[in-house]
Amino acid sequence: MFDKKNLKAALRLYAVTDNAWLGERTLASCVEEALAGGATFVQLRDKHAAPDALAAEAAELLALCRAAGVPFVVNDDVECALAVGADGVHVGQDDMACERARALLGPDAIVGVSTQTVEQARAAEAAGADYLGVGGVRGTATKPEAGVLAPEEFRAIAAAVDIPIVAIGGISGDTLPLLADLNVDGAAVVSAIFAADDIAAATRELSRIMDEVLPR
Ligand SMILES: Cc1ncc(COP(=O)(O)OP(=O)(O)O)c(N)n1
Ligand SMILES: Cc1nc(C(=O)O)sc1CCOP(=O)(O)O
Ligand SMILES: [Mg+2]
Repeated sequence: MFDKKNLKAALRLYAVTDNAWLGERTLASCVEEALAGGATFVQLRDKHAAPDALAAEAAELLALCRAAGVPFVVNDDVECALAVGADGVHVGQDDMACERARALLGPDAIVGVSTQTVEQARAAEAAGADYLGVGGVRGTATKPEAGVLAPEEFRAIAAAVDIPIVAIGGISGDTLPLLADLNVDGAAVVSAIFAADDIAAATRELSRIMDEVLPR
């Protein structure tokens, strides 16, 4: 299990998987490339997999992340996270409640919660969330229905809680510099990593830009 005292640093470059961009590649090879390029956190996000297939993907990615010393969480599916022994889950406002996920997974697991408002952020922290996913930074074809927050909204959420925050939505090399003014701790990225032909190089470049935007 990942040691949560290192969580804030681990959220820096958070890779969220997307099978839409696999082409001839396997999910495992794509995640291996992201890890080689410097991804510091991995979330398995597969909204279409049947439970058995999701568990198989999760077991494979967990092994890769363990070998790299990087935390691994499952999107939405707490049962899957429990079954494979993942480091935790990421749940949104329409998913299993944070309290219930925490009760099922225990105190050592990572529970991340998506929030778009100060009220939701405070509620998630009180319910035992370890970090917040806040977005979007920009609109994104990966999740067209996701809203976009103003910089003041990010800053208000950051000021309202003591847990770390990862920004999400429309983050690429071009938009990553926007994070400098948002008071967040990291960037969660889907397409700018997994849609790349060279995932390792794309991740490395995001990591390089991140070092300029949010110096360690
Ligand atoms: C790090 C991170 N932040 C936000 C989300 C979005 O979660 P949610 O609102 O539950 O939407 P889906 O991802 O389930 O479509 C996330 N996955 N990761
Ligand atoms: C999964 C998800 N959640 C979002 C939110 O705003 O809560 S945006 C998003 C998708 C982010 O994809 P990309 O990095 O390709 O823009
Ligand atoms: Mg969800």
